[in-house]
Amino acid sequence: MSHNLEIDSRVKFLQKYVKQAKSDGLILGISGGKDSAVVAALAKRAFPNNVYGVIMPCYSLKEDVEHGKKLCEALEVEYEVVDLSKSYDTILESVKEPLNDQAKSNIKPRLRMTTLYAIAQQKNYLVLGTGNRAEIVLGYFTKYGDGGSDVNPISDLKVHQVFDMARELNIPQEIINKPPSAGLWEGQTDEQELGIRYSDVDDFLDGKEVDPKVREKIISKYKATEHKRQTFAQYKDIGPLKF
Ligand SMILES: Nc1ncnc2c1ncn2[C@@H]1O[C@H](COP(=O)(O)OP(=O)(O)OC[C@H]2O[C@@H]([n+]3cccc(C(=O)O)c3)[C@H](O)[C@@H]2O)[C@@H](O)[C@H]1O
Ligand SMILES: Nc1ncnc2c1ncn2[C@@H]1O[C@H](COP(=O)(O)OP(=O)(O)OP(=O)(O)O)[C@@H](O)[C@H]1O
Ligand SMILES: [Mg+2]
Repeated sequence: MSHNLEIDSRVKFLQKYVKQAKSDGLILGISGGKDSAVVAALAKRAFPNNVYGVIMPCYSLKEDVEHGKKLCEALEVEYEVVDLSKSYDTILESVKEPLNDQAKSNIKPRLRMTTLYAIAQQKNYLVLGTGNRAEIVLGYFTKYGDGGSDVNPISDLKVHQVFDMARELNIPQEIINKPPSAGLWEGQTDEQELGIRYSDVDDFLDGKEVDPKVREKIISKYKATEHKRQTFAQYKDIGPLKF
């Protein structure tokens, strides 16, 4: 493997950013997926005693919760489990308007964001974002849900680079083996919902040739989601997309 993933400078970036913010550490949602696993491992290197993981099932797969626990135990990251199913139900019951499936499912990441910011403020920690470059370019995240964070050390990484980093950081194999999923409904996978393969997005971002229809799809999602890319601290500013 000959990739320079700049692990040490990402760790330093987090240390510097937290210090500048006069904060005491970092908190993140642990989903049992690869992005939060990699970010947790970087945060643990940056702050061995001041990283807090929150596993927040909301009618989620038991397996994902188990993977989240396994990750925190392997990394020796302190964590708690906050079940958001009741809060989710309360919102659905309290809103007069019947909500469509998309509206319902986006409540889950927003409840996670609310929970993280509450604990973060109590602890004087900053909230970590976990979006990778492909997700950010496609706008494949919930606005003010998982998109709401203070500092993100992997926003410049393409999906294959996140997988490389996961291997480099010894993330448990069962987490690496799972197809990327937002986990908002049973059987959801990113590639299926998007109708685009991450390998094509990575190729596109590398300036390689991709099927013209796929290219159009990527550009169209990028344009339609411009509003979601609010500023957050980034290791490298990914700048405007050139095409
Ligand atoms: N032009 C515009 N200017 C300003 N604001 C605009 C807008 N168009 C929509 N909006 C606002 O944005 C809202 C729609 O955006 P949003 O609420 O994000 O909702 P939306 O983009 O419809 O859904 C989020 C997508 O991200 C996926 N996701 C979510 C969470 C995690 C992950 C993951 O990978 O783990 C993926 C999820 O599966 C879904 O496909 C609208 O309801 C409206 O309020
Ligand atoms: N059940 C959950 N508990 C806690 N945090 C969650 C949960 N589901 C999602 N999140 C948070 O939302 C982020 C966005 O989800 P996303 O699916 O993009 O990342 P991932 O699950 O870490 O990796 P992958 O893309 O491979 O599934 C996660 O990284 C995590 O911080
Ligand atoms: Mg996931």
